[in-house]
Amino acid sequence: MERLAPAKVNLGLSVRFRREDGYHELHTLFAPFSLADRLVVEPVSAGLHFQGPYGRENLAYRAASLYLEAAGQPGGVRILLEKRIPEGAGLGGGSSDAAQVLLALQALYPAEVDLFALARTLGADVPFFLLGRGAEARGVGERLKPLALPPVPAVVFFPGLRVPTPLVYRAVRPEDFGPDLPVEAILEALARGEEPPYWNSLEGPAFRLFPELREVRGRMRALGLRGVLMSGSGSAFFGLAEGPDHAKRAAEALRAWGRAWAGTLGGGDAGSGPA
Ligand SMILES: C[C@](O)(CO)[C@H](O)COP(=O)(O)OP(=O)(O)OC[C@H]1O[C@@H](n2ccc(N)nc2=O)[C@H](O)[C@@H]1O
Ligand SMILES: Nc1ncnc2c1ncn2[C@@H]1O[C@H](COP(=O)(O)OP(=O)(O)OP(=O)(O)O)[C@@H](O)[C@H]1O
Repeated sequence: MERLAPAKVNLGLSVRFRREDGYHELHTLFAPFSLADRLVVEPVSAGLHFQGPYGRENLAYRAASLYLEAAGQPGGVRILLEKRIPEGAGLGGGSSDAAQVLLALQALYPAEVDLFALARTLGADVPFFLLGRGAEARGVGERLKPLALPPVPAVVFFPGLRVPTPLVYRAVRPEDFGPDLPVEAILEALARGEEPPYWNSLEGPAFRLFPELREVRGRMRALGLRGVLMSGSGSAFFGLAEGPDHAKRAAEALRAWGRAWAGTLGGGDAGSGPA
């Protein structure tokens, strides 16, 4: 069984406050983006055979191990993971891989297993990737409300700096906290091709840690991209294009500074599922 594990971007991310458990309470809009990792998941008689980076530390491996244990070891599995989404980019690649492994194993070995509970233990972004569509999220990202997002041509740019998520959260200060995002106004602006009134509270801490990231927005805006924002904890940024051709031209120009992808965010065809 072949499956695609799409990247995500955060169409706005507001850190509301710091919780007692050290995590940060968020209000964010998740959108799938058409850049995707490729997975092959096949049943075998026994054992967990994994081919891909990070070995047993890989979130995809850990997801498989958790599911098989929760399902009572119904059989074995062979997983092949081809990475295309850069790591440490704020694009949720590892989380998406993990979600696709959970979905694939549930299809291969159906069992009374709470996938959302397993997903939450793997990472804050994993539950979203089980949904396979846009979502409004609260909590640490596990309280999800599906969202109808228009398909928007967009560019994702990765300047090549790998940012560990915990480092950015540790650098958050109270002045970075924000109110709830204006969800309706953001959706209307997206549908009209206007600049959405969103922000990312993690830009402040990420820019303090890595000042070179301050230059990225200007570069992307100069190419005519709108609504340019850092995704998650960075260092990838995304920007909205006027159409697929504009997205391709802008991505091409951005490749002078890093990696860039033209694609679609939101919509129905950027979601997860069999390839
Ligand atoms: C930046 C985002 O990608 C936005 O969608 C997520 O908030 C991060 O999701 P993730 O990478 O799945 O995060 P996890 O692997 O669960 O957490 C990594 C670390 O980030 C910090 N963390 C994460 C999420 C959150 N809401 N508050 C936090 O303070 C915690 O120190 C945690 O130990
Ligand atoms: N399948 C995987 N793909 C990518 N990274 C993985 C995977 N499994 C474990 N990791 C570890 O997680 C780190 C980054 O994870 P990921 O690709 O989710 O990026 P991210 O920037 O943390 O995304 P986000 O902040 O949006 O969750 C890697 O550096 C690696 O150590």
